[in-house]
Formats: sequence, structure tokens, C-alpha cells
Amino acid sequence: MSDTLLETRGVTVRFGGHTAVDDVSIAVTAGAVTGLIGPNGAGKTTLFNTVTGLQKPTSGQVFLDGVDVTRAAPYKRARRGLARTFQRLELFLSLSVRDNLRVAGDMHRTATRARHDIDAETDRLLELTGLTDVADRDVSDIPTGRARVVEVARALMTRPRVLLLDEPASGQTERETDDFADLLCRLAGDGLGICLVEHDLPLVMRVCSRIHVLDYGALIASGSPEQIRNDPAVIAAYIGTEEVA
Ligand SMILES: Nc1ncnc2c1ncn2[C@@H]1O[C@H](COP(=O)(O)OP(=O)(O)OP(=O)(O)O)[C@@H](O)[C@H]1O
Repeated sequence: MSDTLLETRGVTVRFGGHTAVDDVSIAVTAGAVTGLIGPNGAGKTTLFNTVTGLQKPTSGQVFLDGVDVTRAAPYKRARRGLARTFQRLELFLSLSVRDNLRVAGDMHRTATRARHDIDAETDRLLELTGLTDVADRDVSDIPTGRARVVEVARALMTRPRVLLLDEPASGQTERETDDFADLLCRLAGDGLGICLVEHDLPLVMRVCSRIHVLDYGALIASGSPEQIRNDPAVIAAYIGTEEVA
């Protein structure tokens, strides 16, 4: 039995004459962190938007747990266990960290009629993500690096099976990124399928078991960190931008 939770098959997205995503097939598996990397403008966020239903593909399909969700609304995909964070933080800045989580829990419970205790779940996730010390502070008062973790914790309140993270380490200190890497590994260890878009290549190389590389919209490589690090096409794509870690 396959442990693939999320799959794109031949996804293409065109904006007018510009092909932002070009016939891309990738897979995200349960219990692992899968990387999605590529230079600026490679099409990573557009692919995320297509997977979550914010962007309609020109062609190709998206499967969640083997079910074709290409035409499903974003909220229906969320109910099937898909959650994401955004490159530009999308939090309630004037609410406390705790209340940001509670709001997500309330909405999820209303949408799914789940019966779990939201306060207990909030406390559990604050603890798991290392946010207990800032739980009662407004999000606007905490450093960006920790606010990124709040976004992850909030996404976890919907009890996802697949979590898409769009540049979650941006704005984090080295220490925060170290802790964040540990958190990702723990979440994957509990069975979550994580897809990580990130420019911090050392982080990607450290936590991902498999990495997909986009360049100018096309998939130029898929493989283990070791294979990706030594792939001539990947090295060529990064020359002049960043070094492959
Ligand atoms: N709504 C849109 N309309 C037109 N072009 C777009 C739109 N969204 C993205 N693009 C273009 O599609 C290409 C892919 O953009 P995208 O944001 O997906 O790349 P990315 O890999 O996420 O980049 P970054 O690492 O800088 O976030 C870029 O050339 C971008 O300018």
C-alpha cells in the first residue's frame, strides 16, 4: 500500500503567455518531510496555491489520499486533511497566540462537528510547538520567527494529515530554526505528511527525506538530499543565486 497522501500529476499553470508551473508531478508521503525548492519565481507558491485550490490549474490533476480534488473548493480540501501556512504571515495580530489557535479550533469544530476539547488541544499544541511562554502575548508583540511557529500551530488545530509550509523559517534566528527543524521531525515522526517550501537550504537538507526541485516552472530533479546536492541541473539552476547546501 502506498503512503502517498498528496500527489500532483502533470500540473500546468499559465498566466497569459507565461507558464508558471510546467507539467509538474510530485508526491508528498505520510510520516516524512518532502522539500520543494527552487530559485525565486520557480513556481513553488503557485504549485501550493494549486494544491490548496486557490489557483485553478490550466491542466493536470491534484490527488489527496488517492481522490481527485482538482475541482474541489479549498474548504473541502481542508476537510480532507490539507492545511497550509503562508509566506506572508496570515495571523490575527491583535489576538493572543492562544486565541489565534482557539479561533482555528472553533472554526474547525464548527465545520467538521468534531467533539474534541479545544482548550485541551490548544494547550497540547502550545506545548508541542514550544509556544507556552508566549501563549498570552499578542502576536504583534512576539518576534517574527516565533509568529511563524504560531502559524504552524494554528494549522495543526485543524488536525491535518498533510501540511504545506511556505517559507516557515524566514525571519527566524539560527536557534529558532534549530528548534523548528526538531519540531518538523517530531511532527513527521507522528505520521504527518509535510511539504516544505524553503530558501534555507541547510534546513531543507537536514529535515527532508525527499526533495523536488523546480526551475522556471519545470521539475528538474527529485531525490534524496544527497542526490539533489550532487545533481548537475540543480547546481546549474542555483549558480548565481544561492549555493546548494
Ligand atoms: N497571479 C499571477 N499572475 C501572473 N504571474 C504570476 C502570478 N503569480 C505568480 N506569477 C508568476 O509566476 C512565476 C512563479 O511565481 P511563484 O510565486 O509561484 O514562484 P516561487 O517559486 O514561489 O517564488 P519565490 O521563491 O520568490 O516565492 C513568477 O514568474 C511569478 O511572477
